[in-house]
Parts: sequence; C-alpha cells; structure tokens
Amino acid sequence: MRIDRIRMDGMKDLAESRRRIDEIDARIAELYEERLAISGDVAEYKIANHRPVLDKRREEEKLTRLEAMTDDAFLRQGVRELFEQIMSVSRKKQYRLLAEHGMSEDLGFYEIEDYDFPSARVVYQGVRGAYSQAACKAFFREGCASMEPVETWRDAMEAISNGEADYAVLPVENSTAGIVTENYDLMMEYQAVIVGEQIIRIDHALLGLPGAKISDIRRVYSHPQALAQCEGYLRNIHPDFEAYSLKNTAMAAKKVMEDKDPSQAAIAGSINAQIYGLVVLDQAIQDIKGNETRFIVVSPKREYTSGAKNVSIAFSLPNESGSLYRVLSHFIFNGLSMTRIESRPLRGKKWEYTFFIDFEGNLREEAVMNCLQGLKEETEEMFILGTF
Ligand SMILES: O=C(O)C(=O)C[C@]1(C(=O)O)C=C[C@@H](O)C=C1
Repeated sequence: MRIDRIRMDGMKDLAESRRRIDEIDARIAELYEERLAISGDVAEYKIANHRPVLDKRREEEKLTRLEAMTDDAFLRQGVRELFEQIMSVSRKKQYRLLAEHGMSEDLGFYEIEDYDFPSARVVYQGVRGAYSQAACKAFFREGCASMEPVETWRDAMEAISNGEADYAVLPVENSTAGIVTENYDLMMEYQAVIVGEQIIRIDHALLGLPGAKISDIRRVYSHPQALAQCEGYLRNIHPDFEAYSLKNTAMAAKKVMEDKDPSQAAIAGSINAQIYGLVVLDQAIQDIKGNETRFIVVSPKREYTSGAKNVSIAFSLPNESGSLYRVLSHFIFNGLSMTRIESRPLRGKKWEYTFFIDFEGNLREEAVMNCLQGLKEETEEMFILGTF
C-alpha cells in the first residue's frame, strides 16, 4: 500500500515536471526563432560587406562569457555544447541566405552535356591484360580513341596533366586489401578530377601453356599481392608448387608464354589466357571469393554532367576536439547521405589528416551547395575531387 502511494506521488511529480519542461521548451523555441531571425539580419550585413559567415573569435568569446555564468562544471560543459549547436545552425541559415543571393563561392566546376569518350585517349598502369585494362574496357565500353598502358600510377597522372592523355584509370580500393593509399595521395598532388568509377571483380586464374595439365605444374609466377590472395589455395591444394613474385600478373602470363616450359604457370586474370595464348587450368582460385577492386577514372578538366549522382571531396581539419563532428553536421543538416569516408595523414603535419568523403548528390542541388559552402568556410582547405 505504501509502495503504491510512493509510486503515485512519483508519477504526479513526473507529469508536473514534464509540464514545466514543456513550458520552458516553448519559451526556448520562441527565443530561438527570434534569434535566428536576427542571424538573418547579420547575414544580410555580411553579404553586403563581403564578410565570411564564420567568426571564430566572436563564437569563442560568447562561449566563454556564457560558461562564466555558472560555477557548476557540468552546467558549463552543457552550456558550451548547447550554444555551439545554436551558432552552428545560425551559420547554416546564413549559408542558405548566401546561396539564395547567388553569393555562394564559385566551386570552379562547369557543367557539360556529356563527355566526349569516343575521342578520348586513356591511360592505365601496368601492361595489357592488367586488371586496370579490364577496368578501362568496362568503363569505356562504347569505345575510346586509344587505351595505352604506362609504367606507374604517377606516369598515368603525368600523362593527363601534360596533355598526352585525357583520362587515367587508377585503382583506389580493394574489397579485401583496403584503400590504395598512393593513389589518394596522387589525387591530391595532381588535383585531378574524378569523372567516373568502375568496380571490377578480381578473379585470379591459374594459367598454363596449351596442352599443359595441373599435374605438370611446378612453378607459379604472379604479383606478390595476387600470390597472397591465393595463399590458402597454394598451401592446401598445391603444396608442391614453388611461388615466384613478378612485377605484375600480366607479366607473369607473358613469361609463361615466352619460356614455353609446361611446368610453369601464372596466376592472373583469365583475360590473359587470350592475350598471351595460354589456357585456364583453374578458375577463381583466390581464397576470398567476391574479391573486387574499385577504379576511378580521372581527368584534368573540372567538368561534370547533369546526370552526376555522387560528389567526392577532400578536406583537412585542425587537430581539435570535435572538428570532424562539426563538419559532418553539414551533411546531416542538409539531408545528404555519405557513402564513404577515408583519411590520410597530412604530409608534414603530425596528427593532422586529409579526409576523403563521397556523398550522394549533384553540384546543382541546393542541399549540396549549402553543405559545400559550410565546408568551404569551416575546414582548413576543401577540394571537390569530382562529381560523377
Ligand atoms: O555575430 C556574427 O557574426 C554572427 O554571424 C552570429 C553568430 C551567432 O549565431 O551567434 C553566427 C556565426 C558566427 O560565427 C558568429 C556568431
């Protein structure tokens, strides 16, 4: 009986507390609306006087002043967080007003009807038969003017930046091994623009000379990465094979063809069988099935088409608590869906990073413009890597 009464009292208290909270919230909402309207006036002033939206000093002064209004450590932290949020939304409103006045920063990209792929000169790293060539063929399936191999990824970037080629195709991520860090770094160095991407299934095959049987094989050649991806197959099914590393998988196929020794085999994509006159002795021998690599197609031109559905950006942030959290709020606030986030150490700056983010959208969309405007002002440096 007593316990019941206590609970009843408690319930009464809860209802009363909630009524009071509702009252306070209504006042906060009203004041918030009033505050946001004044923020609009500030934006008008800033637009007229070409002042940036973000004023870090003003925000920090305000937060310090508000914190000083209480001695309670918990309250101080709460007040800081609350007003950080209030000012963050205030900035987002100002970015919108800027865009409405056509004052958003020029992103330096121009829209074109379509890419002229049929007359494109394309380069990829490796030799004929490399997975990069398979990616080129899949992406430019309607055809292109030329498709030439170059020795290194840097050579591919050089070729597009000095005008020898129009597009370079580079691997950026493997579903088993993760990102190809070097190509992220090259993207930043050359400021190349992504115009498309192509995912290629990486199935390794065991290739031998025509007439050779698996039981003849003693030596296998391949790229170390491919040998590693087939490590279980080699260890468990063919423990008697001796494995040798070469510079790439297509080169391994070429060697087997040239040496004409039926005890040699290559581990490479099955496309190499046709290219080098070999036969497929065994298919999909990698340990992890469904192994895929994502390639990007890059150009030196800052173009995009109206059909683009993804935006790829990179930015750096100061090594400060909450800096990434604040930047990500622009995606959430503008209802944009992020599909990828990666980070790379910033060269020469210990513990500072460049972040790479892909999200769904097109540069013409208002939500995308508002988000990018915020990022441009609130990151140290922001680059649009492409929209495709
Ligand atoms: O005082 C300004 O300059 C404003 O734009 C207002 C405001 C705020 O909402 O308090 C918003 C953005 C600035 O970074 C600083 C403060």
